[in-house]
Amino acid sequence: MNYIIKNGYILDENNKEVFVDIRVQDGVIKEMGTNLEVNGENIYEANGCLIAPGFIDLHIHLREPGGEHKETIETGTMAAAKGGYTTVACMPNTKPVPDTPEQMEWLMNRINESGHVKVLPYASITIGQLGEELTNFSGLKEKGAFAFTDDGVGIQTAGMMFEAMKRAAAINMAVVAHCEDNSLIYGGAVHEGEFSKKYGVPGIPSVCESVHIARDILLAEATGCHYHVCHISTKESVRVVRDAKKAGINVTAEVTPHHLLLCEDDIPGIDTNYKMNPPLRSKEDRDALIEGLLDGTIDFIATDHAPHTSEEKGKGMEHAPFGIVGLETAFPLLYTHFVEKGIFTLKQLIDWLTIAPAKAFQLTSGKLEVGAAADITVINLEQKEEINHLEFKSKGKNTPFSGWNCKGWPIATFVDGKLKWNAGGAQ
Ligand SMILES: NC(=O)N[C@@H](CC(=O)O)C(=O)O
Ligand SMILES: [Zn+2]
Ligand SMILES: [Zn+2]
Repeated sequence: MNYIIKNGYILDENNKEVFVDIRVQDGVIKEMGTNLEVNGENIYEANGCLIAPGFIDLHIHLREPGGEHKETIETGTMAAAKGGYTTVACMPNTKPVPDTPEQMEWLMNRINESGHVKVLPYASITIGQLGEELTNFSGLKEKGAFAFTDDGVGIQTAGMMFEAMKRAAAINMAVVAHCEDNSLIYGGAVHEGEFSKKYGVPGIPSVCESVHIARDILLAEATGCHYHVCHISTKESVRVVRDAKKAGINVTAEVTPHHLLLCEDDIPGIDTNYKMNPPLRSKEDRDALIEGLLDGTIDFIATDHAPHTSEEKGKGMEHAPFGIVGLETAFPLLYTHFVEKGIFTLKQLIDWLTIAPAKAFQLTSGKLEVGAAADITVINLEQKEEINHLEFKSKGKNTPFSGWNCKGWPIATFVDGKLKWNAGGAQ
């Protein structure tokens, strides 16, 4: 089906509104201009809303195979479409892990069968994410692996990471790292700081993350590998990434909406919707993340959408799994708390959700231009709504943001020119 998206505006390089119609034909953007003539296309009436490139989230958990009670490719990508995302990259901490070309082929087939948006699957760095034996990198790449990561656990030895980076660099693939040194976790469930002291919950110190990043940056320098830091959370981590970039090392980093929005002071008490890995850290850490994003040390925003059932999350602060969902709340939360307050411009926020992740990983998506795939998100910046976890398309309802009032909601999402989410209204 072909569309003309009418009466919406895009943002130009200077954060200025430019009203354009967009002609979408055979999955690509065919024409952009004013008052486009309708030649039998369906009209999508954008009613003065913002038209942005489809969002890209390079860190989500879809749980399939093996965790279908938490999420499936179908439900997770529906949540993505609702949140304005047209491309997501799914983590390999599933059962089984995509650690062989056969498993990757199976996963690709499932994605093609049931994904509502584009899904880029990560392959694991080590067999079973056990940290003992490297996977077949070139075989996995051949079957469609997007990059390599053992997200959920850190790579414990420098030797394993060194070998992984050498192999990845040789085939021009990235190593994407969950940075956590097991000898520094101390059974922690939250950040080691004010909250852990007050409530007597075991804490994870900042060095648990930052020592891995420092180590890996030196390994990236030695191998030339593209090294990407997942969910960066501490001020020391930001500093070492900043220094590495200055030194010309090929490192990129992502930050989650929750680490930008919350710190340990915001945890209201024993509530597992505030338990995630890495944990919410101190206010100074949070400020350093915002500064790092603004000065380019941190490249883009990724949600780390990590669905769990309420039963699992009901096991108490020490035993509940780490993680919160994020796909359906990222844009309204960031728009309301950073753009409306003048901390980020709208252009910056959109870029960190689109062109910036695309650039970091050499994807062709992330921009609106003639000839590009018609991955498009329409956003009503005036719409005000309370976040209600019960309305999520995701199976995961685990969020600390339920009840928050937000402005700026994605209302339609086109993937390759197909309308995959439509909040209703004129069309
Ligand atoms: N972030 C989390 O708290 N949890 C993730 C794992 C991960 O991203 O490390 C999960 O798989 O649940
Ligand atoms: Zn992780
Ligand atoms: Zn993750």
